[in-house]
Amino acid sequence: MSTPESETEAVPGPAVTDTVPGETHTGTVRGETPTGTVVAVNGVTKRYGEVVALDGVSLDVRHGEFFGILGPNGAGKTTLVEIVGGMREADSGTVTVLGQTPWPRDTALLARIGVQTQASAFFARLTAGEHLRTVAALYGTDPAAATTALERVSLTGKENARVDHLSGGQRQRLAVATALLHEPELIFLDEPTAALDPEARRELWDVLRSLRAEGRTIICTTHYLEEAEELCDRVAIIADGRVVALDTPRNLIRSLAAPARLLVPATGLSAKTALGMDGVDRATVQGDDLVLETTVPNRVLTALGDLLDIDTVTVRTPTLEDAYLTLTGTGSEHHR
Ligand SMILES: Nc1ncnc2c1ncn2[C@@H]1O[C@H](COP(=O)(O)OP(=O)(O)OP(=O)(O)O)[C@@H](O)[C@H]1O
Repeated sequence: MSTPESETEAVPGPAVTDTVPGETHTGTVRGETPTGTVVAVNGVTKRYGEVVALDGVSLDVRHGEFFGILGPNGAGKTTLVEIVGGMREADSGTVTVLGQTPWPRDTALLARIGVQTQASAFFARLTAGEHLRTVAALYGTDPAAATTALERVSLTGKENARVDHLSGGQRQRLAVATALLHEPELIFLDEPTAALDPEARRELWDVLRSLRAEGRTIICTTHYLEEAEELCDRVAIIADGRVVALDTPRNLIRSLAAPARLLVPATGLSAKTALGMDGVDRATVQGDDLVLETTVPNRVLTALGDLLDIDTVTVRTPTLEDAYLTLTGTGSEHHR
C-alpha cells in the first residue's frame, strides 16, 4: 500500500473527516450537561469583513438528537457548523461542545466528533478499504473498523475498489463511513446526500437513521426539505445569519397553519362552484387542474365526493418545504 503522503490527492466531490487523530471512544456521551445538551451555542456572531455571516445565533442540540440546519445559500449554515466543529473562531458569543470549548482546537475533543464536509479530500489512489484503514490508523482505531464502517454504509462490495473509481454516491457514502469510523459521539454532516439520485438518497437515509438509533447525536445541513422532514428531530432554519425558526418539523408545519391543496381535474369542476363549497378558501386553475386551498380538507373531500369521482382528486398536505419557504421568504408563490 502506498503511503498517504505520496499518494494523497484531492478528489472533487464529497469529503472526509476533518477531525484529528487521538483516542477512540464508543457511544457513551461524556461531558454532557445534566440536561442532556451536547451542543450549546449562545449569541454567536461572525463577520467576514463587511459580511455578517452569523448575527447572534443561539441554539442547543440534545443528546441523541438528529438536528437539521436549513437555510438558503449564504445563510450562514457552514459558518455555524465550522464554529461548532472547532474549525473556525467566532467573533463573539459562546459555544460548548460535549462540555468543552471547541476553539482553540482541542485534539481530545476532536477525537470525539466526526465531520463530513464538502471540501476535504480522500486518499484517492487507495482502495476504499485502504483509505478507511489509513484513517483508522490515524485515530488509533482497530483496522477492523474499516470493514464495519463499509458495511454500515452498504459499501462492502467496494472495499477493494479505488476511491477515484467510485461513483459520486458511493464516494458520498464513503465520506460518511470516514466520519463515523472512530465511533464519534457527535457527527457533523454537511449536505450528505447532495447530488445523489433518489434511490441512493434513500439508501443513505437508512444509514443515517441507523446512526441515530445507535444514540449518536447528529447535526446535518441539507437543502432537501423532504430529507429534513424524514430524518430530523428538530430543525433550525437560518436566514441572513439569524435563527428564524427552531422546532420539530411537525410543529413548524402546524404553526404556519398552511392550507392543504386539493387538485381536481379542471374539466370536472368550475372555480365558481368550488368557491361556493363550504371550507374552500381559494380556487385557481393551474394547467389541467383546479387547485382548491382549504384548512379542512376532509370536509371538502366529502363534499367533492358528491360532485365527481373522488379518485381523480389529489391531496397535497402542507410540508416542511411550505414552512421553510414562508419563514425564509424565499418563495411564497412556490406551490401556488
Ligand atoms: N471565508 C469567507 N470569507 C468571506 N466571506 C465568507 C467566507 N465564508 C462565507 N462567507 C460569506 O458568509 C456568508 C455565509 O456563508 P456560509 O457559507 O456560512 O453560508 P451557507 O448557509 O453555508 O451557504 P450555502 O448553502 O451556499 O453553502 C455568505 O455571505 C458568504 O458569502
